[in-house]
Order: sequence, then structure tokens, then C-alpha cells
Amino acid sequence: MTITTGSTTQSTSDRRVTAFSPIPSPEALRTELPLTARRAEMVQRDREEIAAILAGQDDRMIVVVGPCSVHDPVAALDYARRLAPLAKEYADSLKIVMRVYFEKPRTTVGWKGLINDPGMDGSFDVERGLRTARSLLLDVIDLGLPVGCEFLEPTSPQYIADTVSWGAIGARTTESQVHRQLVSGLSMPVGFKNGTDGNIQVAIDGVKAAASEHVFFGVDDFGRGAVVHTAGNDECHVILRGGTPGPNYDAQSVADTAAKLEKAGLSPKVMVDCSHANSGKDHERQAEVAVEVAEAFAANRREGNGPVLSGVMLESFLVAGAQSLGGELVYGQSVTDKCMGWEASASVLDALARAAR
Ligand SMILES: O=C[C@H](O)[C@H](O)COP(=O)(O)O
Ligand SMILES: C=C(OP(=O)(O)O)C(=O)O
Repeated sequence: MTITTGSTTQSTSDRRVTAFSPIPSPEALRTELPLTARRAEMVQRDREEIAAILAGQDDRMIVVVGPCSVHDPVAALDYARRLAPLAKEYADSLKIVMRVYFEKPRTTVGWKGLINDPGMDGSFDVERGLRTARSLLLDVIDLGLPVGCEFLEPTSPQYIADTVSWGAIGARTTESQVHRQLVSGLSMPVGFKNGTDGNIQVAIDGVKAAASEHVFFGVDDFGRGAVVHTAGNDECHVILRGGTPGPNYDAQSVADTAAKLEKAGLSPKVMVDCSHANSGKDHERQAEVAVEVAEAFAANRREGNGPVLSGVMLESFLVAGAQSLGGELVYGQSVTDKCMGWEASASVLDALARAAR
């Protein structure tokens, strides 16, 4: 049911709000699609392993890999079925986390992801989006894969965060107090991207702010407005994704970021996003960047410099490249940024595993 509003001439509020569409509470959705004790155990174990890598207690490399965005849950699960055996095969050297991104921050306007508009047709069936997203997350966990999500809407994590082992705050929201507060209450390790302009300090500030306690506006499990009190999240790190001036995945940028984190009293943990401005959004270049980063990772370990570079992020799907929305869609191809295809992704994972060993 949609409630139309802003209709009386006397009203000074909601003059530009055209409707409110109710959705189920987080508790109702979690009851309908329960995590279950077995899955909760897997999520907890995966979060601890990722945190241990970030803390330097486990010298594997975190690899967050998967589509830029999920638009077709069938293709995403198909992808997960291919990734799961590789995650097992490389488990001695890589901690593979599947990118299962449902919320897309746009530079201006565009499709905002499966939760916002699962039909990709402007029908904005958010209730269906939430249900589809949660259901897919449970299916991916059942394949033995940890899940990584970007958190964008401040209240959507209530519906899905119990399934998520690693989270990200994107380049467009890394400086936002609302997102930093949100992270301070999240139960998993979270990476803050540098800004789109290449500013790394905003990500370092994000890590610092999220480690602190906060009190802010939110919703409780029953969807009621509430004041949220958080304990702070000390398992956060920076993600270097390049920026307007160019890439920032080189050894010097990683070392400088680590030094700045240490100066700020934070753990010097850095992940490199091989996509976005580090590859000029070119999926073929992304594979080359990943191989360069793998070599730097191996050299860093050989020189005994400690595991500053803790992980990489890759945008990868079944079919290489990207397609526009509108016409008939190619199965397994991104509808947002260009992704590496499956074959290229598998060989990059192999290169990363060899480097990490
Ligand atoms: O990762 C995805 C995109 O880079 C991000 O959502 C911005 O996309 P846009 O510039 O196409 O809006
Ligand atoms: C939106 C993303 O990246 P960024 O915030 O770095 O642009 C993403 O990783 O999907």
C-alpha cells in the first residue's frame, strides 16, 4: 500500500515527498528468511578470519571478488557456484569473499541496485528487492562462501548485515558522518574507500571515526525510529581505488597510506581495489593491475615488510565487459561497471594465490 502525501495546501512539510510505501520490519524479514545457527557460525568464523588477516595474525590475502552489482540472482548464484570450489582450492593462501553488491551509489542518477529497483524498470519494489537480496545471500553462504556488501542506505543493513562477513563504504560516502556512524555499529570488518578525487585522508578519517562510540538516529529491529548507541568498530581498513588524478595501487601509495594510518594511531591495513580509477574502469586493465599488485604483495613478504597490503578487490562476472539497461540483457554480464569475465578472473585468482604462497 502506498500512502500519498503532501496534498494539503496548508501543510509546510512533505511538499516534495510524493508517497510513503511501507515495508516489512527487519525482524519480520529475518524471521521469514532465517540465518539459522549453522550459517551464523559460518559468518562468525569468516568474520574472525578476515579480522585476523587485517590484524596480521594470518598471512593470507583477502580477495573480494564478484560482480560490480547483482541484477540477476540466478546469474549471481551461478557465479558463486564457480567461485566456491576455487575458494576451497586456494584457502591456504587466499581468503576469498564474494562481492554481492545490492546498493549502487551513483555519480548523478542511474539504477541504484537490486534492493532499490529489482525490476530495473522504475517500479521500485523495495520489499521484493530486500527479500531477493536476503535469499541470495543465504544461498551464497550455503555454498561455503563469505559475502561482502557495500552499505549505502543507513537502515538497509538491519535487513541483511547478519549474513555479511565483510563490508565496504564507497568513495562517494566515505566522508559522510552518517556512514561512519553506521560502521561503528556493524559487526564485521569494513573497508573505507578513498574519495573519488583521490583523497586518502578521508578514508583514514573514516576508519578513525568508525572506531569510536556513537549515538545517532536509526531504526530498531521492528522498524521503529530509535536512537542507536554503538560501541565502535576497530576492524576497519582503507581501500585504495584510485581517483581523478590517477591510480594509487603502487607500493609507494600503499606504504604512505599505512604510515598515515599508523600516525593516526590506527592499524596499517590496506586493501587495493584493482578496478574503478585504478584500472580506468577498463576490465582488461584490471587484470593487469591485479597481477602487478600480486607481485608487489609477494615482494613485500619476501622483504619481510609485514603484511601491510592485506587484500585486493576485483570486479568479475561470468561474461566480460558491461551492457546498458534497456534492451534484452546478456546473461551474466554487468549492468554497471565493466567486469572481468570468468576465465580472466580464474587466472587472476591463480596468480594471486601463487603470489600469496
Ligand atoms: O561501482 C560502480 C560505479 O562506479 C559507481 O556506482 C558509480 O557509477 P556511475 O558513475 O555510473 O553512476
Ligand atoms: C561503487 C563502488 O566503488 P567506488 O565507491 O570506489 O566508486 C563499488 O565498489 O561498487
